[in-house]
Amino acid sequence: MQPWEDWDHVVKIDPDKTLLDDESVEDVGKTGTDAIIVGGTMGMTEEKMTRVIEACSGVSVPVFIEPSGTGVVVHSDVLDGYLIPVVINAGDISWLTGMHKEWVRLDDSIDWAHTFPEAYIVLNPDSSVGELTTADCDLDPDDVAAYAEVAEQLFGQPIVYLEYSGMLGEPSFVKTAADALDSATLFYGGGIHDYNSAYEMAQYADTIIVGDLVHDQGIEAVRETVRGVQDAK
Ligand SMILES: CC(C)=CCC/C(C)=C/CC/C(C)=C/CC/C(C)=C/COP(=O)(O)OP(=O)(O)O
Ligand SMILES: O=P(O)(O)OC[C@@H](O)CO
Ligand SMILES: [Mg+2]
Repeated sequence: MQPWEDWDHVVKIDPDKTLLDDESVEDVGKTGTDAIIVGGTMGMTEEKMTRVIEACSGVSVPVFIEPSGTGVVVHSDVLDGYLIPVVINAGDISWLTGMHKEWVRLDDSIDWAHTFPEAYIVLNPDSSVGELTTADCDLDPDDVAAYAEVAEQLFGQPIVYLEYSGMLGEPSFVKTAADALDSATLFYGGGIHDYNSAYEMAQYADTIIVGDLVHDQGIEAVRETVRGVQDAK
């Protein structure tokens, strides 16, 4: 069994953002979430990544890094593994293989046994990740389902990630993508901000990713989303 297969809820911590003043990553790990992912699109540096990963040393749930590029792949004993995005609806092929080729060329410490790809389908054109990768977000549910199936069946991806970063997506898109998958795990992320939004998306997605909320509202708000996810499961 792969680690993410029993994750219902994950918090993504952006090293370019801060937690609330009186909250720590250890507190985030105690919200009932199943794992912490460290990553973001804009303003990533090796130094910021390292700072957050080191702060995770006492965290009780698994900690994974999700690098946004070659220069920010930190190797640390604190990490349980590496989640490497491939953006299957990117406008530029470098987000599919080019950056990955460069990373493998330059990094001679890759721990392949703990390194896993995630097939991103980026659906918010105005998000940093949408702009950066010039993703084709003009998709209807059938397109999204077909991309999900291509990712799983043709490219052998173990994780398909519907990424609405910064906005709440369309539940019907999530349901159609879920129906198209056989055994790949469906991650949903974007705009989860309370019990109801978490409950709604967790009816269809296997794993709900909560990002900005932990930085903007803190751990009590995150706990509400954990409750929503748990009630939907
Ligand atoms: C080759 C290596 C090591 C990595 C691949 C790098 C790739 C393909 C990255 C493309 C997608 C990407 C930038 C993923 C980062 C994770 C992510 C989507 C974070 C969410 O970012 P946003 O929420 O859009 O950005 P901000 O919150 O930083 O504005
Ligand atoms: O920040 P939010 O909108 O919660 O999105 C979470 C995550 O999918 C971002 O990669
Ligand atoms: Mg974000």
